[in-house]
Amino acid sequence: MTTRIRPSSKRCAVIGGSGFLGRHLVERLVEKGYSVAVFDIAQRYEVPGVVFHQGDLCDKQALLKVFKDVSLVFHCASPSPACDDRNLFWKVNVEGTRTVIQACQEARVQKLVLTSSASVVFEGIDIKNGKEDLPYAKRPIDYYTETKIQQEKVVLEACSKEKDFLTVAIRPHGIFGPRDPQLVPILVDTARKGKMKFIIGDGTNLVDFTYVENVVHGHILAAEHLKPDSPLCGKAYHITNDEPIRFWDFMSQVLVGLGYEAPRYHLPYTLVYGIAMLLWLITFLLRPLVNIKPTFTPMRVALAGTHHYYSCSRAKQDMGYQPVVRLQEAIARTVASYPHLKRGG
Ligand SMILES: NC(=O)C1=CN([C@@H]2O[C@H](COP(=O)(O)OP(=O)(O)OC[C@H]3O[C@@H](n4cnc5c(N)ncnc54)[C@H](OP(=O)(O)O)[C@@H]3O)[C@@H](O)[C@H]2O)C=CC1
Ligand SMILES: CC(C)=CCC[C@@H](C)[C@H]1CC[C@H]2C3=C(CC[C@]12C)[C@@]1(C)CCC(=O)C[C@@H]1CC3
Repeated sequence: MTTRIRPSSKRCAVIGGSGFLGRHLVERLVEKGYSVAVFDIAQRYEVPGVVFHQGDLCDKQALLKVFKDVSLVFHCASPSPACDDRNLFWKVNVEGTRTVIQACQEARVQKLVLTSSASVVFEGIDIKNGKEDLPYAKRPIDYYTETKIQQEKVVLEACSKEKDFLTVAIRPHGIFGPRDPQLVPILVDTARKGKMKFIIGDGTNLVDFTYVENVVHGHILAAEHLKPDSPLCGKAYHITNDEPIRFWDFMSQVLVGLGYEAPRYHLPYTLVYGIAMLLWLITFLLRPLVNIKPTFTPMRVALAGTHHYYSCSRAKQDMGYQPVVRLQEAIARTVASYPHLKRGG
């Protein structure tokens, strides 16, 4: 009989470790003394002591090689929401995540921490201080959200104390910070095209924007508190900055910080949402001929024009979560990290 010696609880793998969140997570884990392996479709940086494995998470054999001496896996890989490719989302987020679970179980990994999304409950209708017991969106607005729902279900259902395999899902919202390839770059690109003049709706809608270091902190706390007798097993946790802000105030602060004008003129929400739906339909019909990616998608308009902020009291209670960087400091650090996106820069 062969006895398998348990790998140290500080040996972990980060799937998606080359991405925005993944890289911040890797850097923090290294600072905290973890031994880290990165698994990603691309390698984009180097960190002393971190081993990179390039591969597709749909490939179980490739995962098994990485998981050999690992007790903890963070799964924060996903195709970008902007690609709007339904087949790719299903293949990676749903089928690929099933493969990750199988590989974890075969390699006797003990813990899996999934990066889910608070948007799994968002249908384009106001959410104020939403708790984790809200039902999943019955009519998700886009393919990305549809597959993030299935992904979270698959991971949470796999949690089994009998199999010595514990899972937890972290649901961040509106992650921002240095090196984010989405939020600030999209905003600046829109401003440079002269399209950031308008506020959708009355501009009072409150939203969570979460600094990346707080999201990382939530992931590591979850991993460290995930034990057979803890309440975290098989549960989802909102991780936010716990400081909801008006969507348009946040946008304006970032824009003004980078030297652009804040939006001023109001447009009715339903009108813009209707136009975004029409645009989406046209681009969908034209897709066999030409692949256009509109700036104004129904999901983006819904995010810009409704309330969507979430309670993280469950994370506070079960894992002692508190944001480590406050919102104003986070915005200042983020603005300072994009000198190349400054007006005239
Ligand atoms: N950013 C946000 O505001 C939010 C993000 N999330 C979730 O957080 C996670 C991380 O997001 P974020 O850091 O912003 O995203 P990124 O796109 O920056 O990072 C994801 C990484 O996963 C890689 N990847 C994609 N497909 C595969 C694959 N098949 N096999 C291996 N690696 C793959 C990507 O490579 P490539 O770039 O080449 O595709 C990328 O390096 C995602 O699960 C996302 O759904 C949740 C809520 C909010
Ligand atoms: C809170 C949250 C979940 C944010 C997610 C990040 C992105 C979805 C946003 C970052 C920049 C935003 C943005 C718009 C929509 C939402 C974002 C892409 C607009 C396209 C909304 C319509 C406009 O008037 C222009 C905006 C540019 C920036």
